Amino acid sequence: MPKVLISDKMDPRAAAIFRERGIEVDEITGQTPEELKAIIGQYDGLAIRSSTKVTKDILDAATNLKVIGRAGIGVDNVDIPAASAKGVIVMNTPFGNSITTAEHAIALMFALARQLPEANAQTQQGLWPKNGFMGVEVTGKTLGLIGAGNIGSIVASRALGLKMKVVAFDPFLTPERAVEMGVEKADLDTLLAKADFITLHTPLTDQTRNILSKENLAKTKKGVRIINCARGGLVDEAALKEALDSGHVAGAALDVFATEPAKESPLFGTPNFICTPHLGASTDEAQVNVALQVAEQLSDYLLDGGITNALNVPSLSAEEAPKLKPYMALAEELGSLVGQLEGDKIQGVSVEVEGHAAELNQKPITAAVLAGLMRVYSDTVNMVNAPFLAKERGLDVREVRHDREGDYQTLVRVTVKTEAGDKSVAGTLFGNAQPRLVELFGIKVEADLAGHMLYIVNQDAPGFIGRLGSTLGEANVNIGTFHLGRRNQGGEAVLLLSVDGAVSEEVLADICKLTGVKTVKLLRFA
Ligand SMILES: NC(=O)C1=CN([C@@H]2O[C@H](COP(=O)(O)OP(=O)(O)OC[C@H]3O[C@@H](n4cnc5c(N)ncnc54)[C@H](O)[C@@H]3O)[C@@H](O)[C@H]2O)C=CC1
Ligand SMILES: O=C(O)C(=O)COP(=O)(O)O
Repeated sequence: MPKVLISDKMDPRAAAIFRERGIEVDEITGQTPEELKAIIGQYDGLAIRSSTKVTKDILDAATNLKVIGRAGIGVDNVDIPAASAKGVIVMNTPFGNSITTAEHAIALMFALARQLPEANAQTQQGLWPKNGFMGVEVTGKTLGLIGAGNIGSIVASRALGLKMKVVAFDPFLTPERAVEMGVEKADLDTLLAKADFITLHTPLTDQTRNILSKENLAKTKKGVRIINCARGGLVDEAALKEALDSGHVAGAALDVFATEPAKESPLFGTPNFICTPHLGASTDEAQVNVALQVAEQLSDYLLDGGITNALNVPSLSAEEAPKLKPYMALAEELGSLVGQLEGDKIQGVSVEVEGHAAELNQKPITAAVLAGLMRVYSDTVNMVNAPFLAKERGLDVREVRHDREGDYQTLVRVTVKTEAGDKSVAGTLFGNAQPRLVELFGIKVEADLAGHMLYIVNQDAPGFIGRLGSTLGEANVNIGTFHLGRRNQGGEAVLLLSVDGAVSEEVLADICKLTGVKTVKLLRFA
């Protein structure tokens, strides 16, 4: 039974779903990295929010981990390259908390416009400060939207409803989408110059880090109000403090900080500064949404191989997964076969599908070929990290989908490019389920690839099979199945024999000495 750890505070419905679906679940929150490291090895899945930091160090200790599910959007607390290298899938729930976070940005905008937190505090102190809080209207004002993705576009629609004008800066926003959203697409400088309020909704990347730097803050309109409900690090906090102190920025509201938890900050206590402790996603509705989604996604993957909202592998729906499963087994066997036969000589790989296979999502098939192929180098390769490892090794990977009718109802062909030319193997599914090799380096040969197998290339000649049988018999090697193919009579022949165990180097050397033998190799399949 798979086992999942929930390591951040999550709606109890997440644990309930895991249990309902037959997954063992532990909920242990607030652990130090050392504590998490000590127990993570027991788990197949990890469900987190933003508090758990999944570093390379944690991943190195996560010897059974297959999938990380982020109940939320931002995954900057997960070392995704390290997870990918270890073959661990990283998923998020990209929409579950977007409305809630957009509403928090709007709430902070109003809180800034009317100085609500300070007015509330002073009123409750008995000061009745009726003349101390002159606010501004948002109607007719310009909202500068930095980042017009899921949350940004919800903020825009709410702001338009409030009769604001919205100017958006997002390099990936198309003019058509801007029209559809009812916003004016602008470059950053134009936005900075025009906006009365600026709200940030981008991930933290090398391009967005410090996007509101000291220099850019200086380009804003005097009296601008700034809201950040996206990620700490988008705004230069020291420069913001100066701009608030000088009065250039009339107010700022941060839900997120460069260092979290933010227990101290030069901004604390600054007039017209408001903050919340990363509450953007904290509503009942959003937390139920993300908890349900993350639990279903992790369960689908751990139980059926379905992949939804993964950030480091192509998606694979729970409906597709069972159809693709036998193909992925076939693809992995073909990859393993060429990997074991050609190994280091491989410079590129082409994966072709035809017949029924051409109707399926090809990415997982290609990933499975690469997993089989790369397993020659490491036991820990799987279809998640195989494409990364293949890239690291500089393998040129191509995918081809044929519409043509072939000899088989369904076929997967793997061709590897080597200095000696292209070499190709192909396989089909019998009864839509059973992988079967049908072609090996241009020779038609039908074989199940399983267990220990002997691969022999020889010159087709009478008596060879008898001599081979005697050599193996004398060495007490039992033959399970025997598959033979040849280019033409008297030409090159290929033999694939399944044997009941490993064959010693001495026996392989004896086979090599038989007349006509060109190549002998012991292969191992799952
Ligand atoms: N405070 C909180 O509790 C929460 C914060 N968030 C954060 O909100 C942010 C936005 O989330 P979504 O809208 O769902 O993401 P999204 O991926 O839908 O949108 C992000 C947008 O940023 C744009 N972008 C990327 N690089 C940019 C650049 N250099 N300049 C301008 N725009 C750029 C992208 O094109 C995209 O349209 C994320 O960082 C997420 O982690 C999300 C949920 C809750
Ligand atoms: O979804 C996100 O990106 C968030 O920042 C929400 O964070 P949280 O799950 O509330 O710790």
